[in-house]
Amino acid sequence: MMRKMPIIITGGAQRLGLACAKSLVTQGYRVIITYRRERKDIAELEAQGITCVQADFSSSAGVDGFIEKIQHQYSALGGIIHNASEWESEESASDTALLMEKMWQVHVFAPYRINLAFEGLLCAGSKLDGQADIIHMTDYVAEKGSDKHIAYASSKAGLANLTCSFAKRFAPQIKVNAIAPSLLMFNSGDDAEYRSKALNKSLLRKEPGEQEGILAVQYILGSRYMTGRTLSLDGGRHLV
Ligand SMILES: NC(=O)C1=CN([C@@H]2O[C@H](COP(=O)(O)OP(=O)(O)OC[C@H]3O[C@@H](n4cnc5c(N)ncnc54)[C@H](OP(=O)(O)O)[C@@H]3O)[C@@H](O)[C@H]2O)C=CC1
Ligand SMILES: Nc1nc2c(c(=O)[nH]1)N=C([C@H](O)[C@@H](O)CO)CN2
Repeated sequence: MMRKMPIIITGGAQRLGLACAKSLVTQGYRVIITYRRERKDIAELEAQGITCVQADFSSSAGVDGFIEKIQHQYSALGGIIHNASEWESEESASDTALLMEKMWQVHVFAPYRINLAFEGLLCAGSKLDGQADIIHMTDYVAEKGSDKHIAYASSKAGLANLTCSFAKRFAPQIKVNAIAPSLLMFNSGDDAEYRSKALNKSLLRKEPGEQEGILAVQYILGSRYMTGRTLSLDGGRHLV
């Protein structure tokens, strides 16, 4: 059954979040994205029917400001996809204490505060649409760790754990699930050596692109009976 209540995608102005937003709008969903830095194509996204809300989750005030904006404008939500994320390594950080804080702020504190704040809006959406969804975009390394992205991996593990807790707290009105990709799409600065090494980490040795993430989101939104679970999009990496 098509969801009539709006679905929020955080960090939805580029890459996976944007691809999901465009796909859901094309399917007839009402979509709200958050974006952090100003972009020239925001007007174009609005013209395509995507509601764009500026939000920076790097501070508690930024998270609270976003919550207030949404609570003021909407009386019900069909879902929220916590996609906003920074992928930073210890090597790139001048201060690893600040890095850990930053990773936990965007990947755990923000989803935690937003989920608690939007419970009523999501329950109202569930009454109108028959169900509502929270999806956490985690990462393969939440389970396996990462020697180069320690703080990032730990915060994604925290987000993965929120999936279990909120699934228990919000059932049966709201489903809460996670999607854990390993490699979906490279970044423009990834050189040939890095790309080759990353591709060889999985059995299928491919860069699947945003479509793999879109399919996972579609499955979860269409499911009537999955909650507290994680869809792993990792090309068989766990068997290498
Ligand atoms: N790409 C991949 O191969 C993989 C992705 N994932 C996960 O999938 C999701 C999507 O990945 P991808 O599309 O590459 O993500 P990106 O790295 O492109 O980041 C998505 C967006 O998050 C926003 N963001 C970052 N920090 C904040 C913040 N503090 N407040 C508000 N917005 C913020 C960024 O905004 P701005 O541009 O303004 O800085 C950016 O546009 C992420 O959660 C990622 O961890 C997991 C494994 C593999
Ligand atoms: N927020 C982000 N998280 C992650 C990204 C990214 O670009 N942004 N990329 C990865 C890599 O694909 C990695 O999984 C393999 O190179 C992980 N997380």
